[in-house]
Formats: sequence, structure tokens, C-alpha cells
Amino acid sequence: MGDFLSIQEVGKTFVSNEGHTRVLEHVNLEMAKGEFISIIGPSGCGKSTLLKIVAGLDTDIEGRVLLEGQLVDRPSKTRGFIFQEHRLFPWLTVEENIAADLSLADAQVKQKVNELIRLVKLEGFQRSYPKELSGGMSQRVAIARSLLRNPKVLLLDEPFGALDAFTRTHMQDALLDIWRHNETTMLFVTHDIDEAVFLATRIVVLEPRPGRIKGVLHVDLPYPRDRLSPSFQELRQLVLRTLNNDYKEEECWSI
Ligand SMILES: Nc1ncnc2c1ncn2[C@@H]1O[C@H](COP(=O)(O)OP(=O)(O)OP(=O)(O)O)[C@@H](O)[C@H]1O
Repeated sequence: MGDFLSIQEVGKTFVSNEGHTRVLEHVNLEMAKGEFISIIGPSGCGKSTLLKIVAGLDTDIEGRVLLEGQLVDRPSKTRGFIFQEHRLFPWLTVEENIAADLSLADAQVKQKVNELIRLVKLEGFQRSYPKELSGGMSQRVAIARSLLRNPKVLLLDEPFGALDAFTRTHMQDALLDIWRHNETTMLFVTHDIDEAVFLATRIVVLEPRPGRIKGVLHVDLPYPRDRLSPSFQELRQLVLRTLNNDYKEEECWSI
């Protein structure tokens, strides 16, 4: 795989009054530009910790992360981060939230904001406030805000976890549209096996205590994917068996 994003021998131990918690160990992953990788694993296996390390939000680690050969040692706009909750400013409108620290008086910013509003299908809601939006709409504003900064990679930490099942599938379609249109590299944390198989080109399965990569599955299904197709169900089963330790080595591409 390409060396666009390179996670090399990453390890993490949290130290507190209660002692040491070994959260990640020997995590290695190479990601190609334009890939869509889902990270899946049981609660507490270190998915969010790994994403924060890639974001540069946690640099007290073993190993290193490189983005296009540059060491990740601080947060940067080149790495957009989408949280489970949208974190919009309640006192700003949709377009002001997307622009955030950039001025809408700048014609270029305004034009780009308008394009993104079309991309995330929020035409007509430019002047609405977050309290007037649904959860899915708010997450689309958060995604547009990240995309305005032209990130090289978008890091998504269970972004649809708080949404109802219907909105969630709708948002998965919307995210794939954005991915195809913008060709942004996506690293997407989820608990949901269906979501991972529906979205990703590769699925990284993490095992807990400490978090290590148990297997990497290539998802060779064409888009748009049919959740009811036998090949989709087969992959779903393989992810489930990998999570449950009930798989044959040759079924996974372990790294
Ligand atoms: N700042 C911190 N200080 C101490 N321990 C932490 C800290 N952040 C996370 N941990 C611990 O690290 C482990 C991994 O947490 P993390 O949030 O990365 O897991 P996760 O796989 O994303 O879990 P979930 O799926 O439930 O969100 C947990 O045991 C958690 O308690």
C-alpha cells in the first residue's frame, strides 16, 4: 500500500494515579491516498486513542505517524477531525459555522462555503441555527466545516453513532458521495460492522488490552454496495468472526 499516511510502531500507555494502562501496542498501518479505511474493535480497544494520535492531539506516544513524509507532532488543518457529537457553535448560523474563523465577507470563502453547502445537501439552511437542525444535518455541517480547510485526511470518530438507523444509512450514502467527489482520504472509527463493510475499502480490526491490529480485510465489493447481497453478508460474517477470534489466518491480511 502507498505511504501517504504511515503509522509506525505506535504504542500508548496512559499513566494515572491508578497506575499504567497499556492501550496501544505495535500498531503499524500504511494508508494510500484516497483510501477509505474503517477501524473497528470492541469498546476500549483504543480506536479513539489511535485517531487522536493520527490527528496530532496526542503526541506522548511510542513510534510515529507520518503524513506525506512529515512527522505528525501537533494538530493541523491538514487532518480534519469529526467527533461523534457535532460541536457546532450554537450562536452561529450554518454558513457561519462552516466558515468559523474564516470571513464570509471574503468572496472566495463565501463561494467555497456555498459549494460545500450544496455538496452536503443543506441548500436553504444557510441561515439556520444548530438548534433548528436534525442530528444528521448538524453532522453534515461539521463535515463541511472540516472540508473547507481542505484536509488531506478526514478522521471520523463514530460520527454517526448518535443518529437513528434511518438517518445513519442516509449519512453513510452522503459520506460516500463526498468521498467520491472530493477524493479525501478517510479514516473512520466505528462499532458497527455493517457500516464498516458498507463504507470502507479496507477494514482494520483491533483487538483490546492492549490494542493491536488483529487483521486487515480488503473489501473488494463495488460501490454502491448492497447490504443484502451474499458477498456483503459474507464479509460481514468474516469481520464478526475476526472480532470473535473465530477466523483462519489466511482469511485476513495481517500486518
Ligand atoms: N486520557 C486518558 N487517560 C487515561 N486513560 C484513558 C484516557 N483516554 C482513554 N483512556 C483509556 O484507554 C482505553 C482506550 O480508550 P479509547 O477511547 O481509545 O477506546 P475506544 O476503542 O475508542 O472505545 P469506545 O469504542 O468505547 O469509544 C480505555 O481503557 C480508556 O479508559
